[in-house]
Amino acid sequence: MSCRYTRFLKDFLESAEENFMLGYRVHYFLFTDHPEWVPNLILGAGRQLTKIKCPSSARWQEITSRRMEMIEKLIEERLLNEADFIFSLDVDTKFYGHWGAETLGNLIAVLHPGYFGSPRTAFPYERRSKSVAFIPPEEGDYYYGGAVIGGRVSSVHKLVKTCRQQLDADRANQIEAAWQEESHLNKYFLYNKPSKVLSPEYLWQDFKKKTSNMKVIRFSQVIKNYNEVRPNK
Ligand SMILES: CC(=O)N[C@H]1[C@@H](OP(=O)(O)OP(=O)(O)OC[C@H]2O[C@@H](n3ccc(=O)[nH]c3=O)[C@H](O)[C@@H]2O)O[C@H](CO)[C@H](O)[C@@H]1O
Ligand SMILES: [Mn+2]
Repeated sequence: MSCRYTRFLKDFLESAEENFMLGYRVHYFLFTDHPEWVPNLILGAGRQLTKIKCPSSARWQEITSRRMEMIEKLIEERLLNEADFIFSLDVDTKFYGHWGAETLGNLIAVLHPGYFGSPRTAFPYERRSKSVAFIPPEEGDYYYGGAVIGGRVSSVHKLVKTCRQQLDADRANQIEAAWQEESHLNKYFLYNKPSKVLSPEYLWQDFKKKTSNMKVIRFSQVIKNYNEVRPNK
């Protein structure tokens, strides 16, 4: 997370403390270029937070993409021995409802709230064959959101490592996929099917009106002014 995204942290953490994995041991790892800006919160019993300093970047595309290698490293250095499950979550978000053990599984994806119910031809997959994230028009199951990735630590390790390698290959070829790491994630899920697909209850967007088939919104992207929070267009 870059400095101007720290404004989202307080609501994210406070709402996670009320809704996310209550009754389990939870260790938050926060990647930030400004650890000193992370608010001090008192966490519930069995819950802890570790800040990890990461480099700043002048491009938001780079900041969001680099999460794959940061998670890869974190898993290799610590989590393989420390944790059973991991979730990677966007920080510009808020929990509004219960998120518990029903979300656990080997490999977890979530339907992107903007594209569920849309035909495959409308999915914003990478369509240029020069990118490793390329998906041909007749392929693809769903369009998954990049804001939530989860599962068993070893399965997520395989995912983030593969996506990091794909991002490196694209970088060497001077191509950036349409939706950065989200495009590579969608490519990964084409060949490595998630064992559980969460509904958009688990990844909504505050600006979207709740649709009648949505019983409860549990986690949602808050409204943000892109020009204000991102370092570039
Ligand atoms: C609903 C959903 O799945 N949204 C995806 C989407 O839009 P979003 O508009 O949600 O992207 P975003 O701006 O939230 O960026 C993703 C994350 O990267 C970090 N960040 C990003 C920019 C920046 O200047 N500083 C910073 O710290 C931050 O942790 C943020 O939560 O596209 C992104 C990739 O393009 C990610 O795949 C998001 O998960
Ligand atoms: Mn986001």
